[in-house]
Amino acid sequence: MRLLNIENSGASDRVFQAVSESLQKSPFSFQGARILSGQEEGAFGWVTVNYLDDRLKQGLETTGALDLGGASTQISFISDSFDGSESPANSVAFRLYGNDYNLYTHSFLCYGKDQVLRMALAHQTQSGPESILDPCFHNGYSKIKNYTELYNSPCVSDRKPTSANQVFTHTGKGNFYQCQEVVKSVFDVSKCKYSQCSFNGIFQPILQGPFGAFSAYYFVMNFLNLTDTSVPLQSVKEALARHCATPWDTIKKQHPEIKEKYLSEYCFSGTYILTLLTEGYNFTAESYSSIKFIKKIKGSDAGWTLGYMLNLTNMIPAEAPDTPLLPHAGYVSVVTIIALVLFALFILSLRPLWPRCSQKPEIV
Ligand SMILES: O=P(O)(O)OP(=O)(O)OP(=O)(O)OC[C@H]1O[C@@H](n2cnc3c(O)ncnc32)[C@H](O)[C@@H]1O
Repeated sequence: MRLLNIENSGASDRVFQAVSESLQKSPFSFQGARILSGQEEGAFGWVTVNYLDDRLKQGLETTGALDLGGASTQISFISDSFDGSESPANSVAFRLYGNDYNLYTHSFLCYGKDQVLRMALAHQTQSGPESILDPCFHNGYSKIKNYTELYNSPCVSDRKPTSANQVFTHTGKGNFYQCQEVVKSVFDVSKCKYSQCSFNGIFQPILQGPFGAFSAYYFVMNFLNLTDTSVPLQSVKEALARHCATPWDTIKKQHPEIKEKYLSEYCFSGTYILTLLTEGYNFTAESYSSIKFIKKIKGSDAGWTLGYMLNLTNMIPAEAPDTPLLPHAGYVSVVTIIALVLFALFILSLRPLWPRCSQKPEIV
C-alpha cells in the first residue's frame, strides 16, 4: 500500500474506500483504516515477538525482529550503543511494564523480495536486451516477460530502458555465486554520514542480542531446509548453491505441489536473504547463529499485526502491575500470628475475672 500510494494515490484511496465500505457492514467495531508507516511495521513486529516470548513482562533481554515482505523489509532491535541521538528517525521509545526501551528500527521500502527481484532484473536489462541469462534462476527455466510490467513499480520505474522491445526472454543458468554478485548490486554501501551504516546510507547501531526472522525469511528458508542456523554459514551457502544449480525440470518434478512462481524464485530469494543479512545488515559467520527463522511463537503468527492490536487496545501497560509485598504464604502466616496474639491479649484482659485461689494457712 505504501508503494501503491506513491505510484498512484487515487488507486490507493479507492482500495481504502472499498475496505472501509466492506468493514463498516461487518460485525466488527470498525474504527477506520490507514496506511501503516514503515517504522510502525518494524516496531510492532518487535512488540509481537517479545510479547509472545514473555520478555517484556519479565524485563528480560529482548529479541530483535527481522521481517521480510514482498515490498519492504524491516529490522528492529535494542542496542546498548543506541540512544536515538545519532539518528532520531530510527528511534521508537516505549515504556512497557515499567521498563523503558529505546528501539532502533528501519524499514527499507523496495527491499521486500518481490521488489528486489525487480531491481535485480532491472540491473540485468539496462540495455533493453531481447533475452537475459539470469544466474538466480535454474538452468532450463525460460519465460517471456514484459518490460512494461517489470518496470511498473516506483522501485525501478526511473530505470526503464528507453530503447527496449516489448518483451524479453528470461532464461536461467543457476549459479549462486554469480547471483550473489547481481544481488549485491542493489545495496549501496559506498556512503555513510553516521558512525556506522547498514546500506543506502542508513544508520544502524551495533547488532545485539538474538533475532527472530519471520514472514518471507521463514517461507524461503523453510522451503530450502535451511532454518537451522547452528549450521555454519559457509555450509548454508553451499547447500543453496546446490539448489540453484539443480535443473528447473528436476526442481519441478521434486515439488509438484508448490506454486511454480514461488518454486522458480527460491534460488533468488535465498540468495537475497543471505546477502541482505551479511552484506546489508552486517551479520557475520558468528552472529548468523543468533538468528532464529520463525513462523509462529506459541501458536501465534510472528508479524506486526498482533503488536499493533496490543498497542491499540492498551493491552500492554506502561507500568508494571503492583506486586504484593509478601507472597500468599507470607500473608497467611502474618494473619495467623496476629490472630494468636489478639487471642492471647483477650484472655489476659479477662484476668480480673479469673477466680482467686484462697490460700489456707498451714496448720502445723
Ligand atoms: O509488508 P509487505 O512488504 O507488503 O509484505 P507482504 O504483506 O506482501 O508480505 P507477506 O508477509 O504476506 O509475504 C511476504 C512475501 O512472501 C511471499 N510468500 C508467501 N508465501 C510464500 C511461500 O510459501 N513461499 C514463498 N514465498 C511466499 C509473498 O508472496 C510475499 O512476497
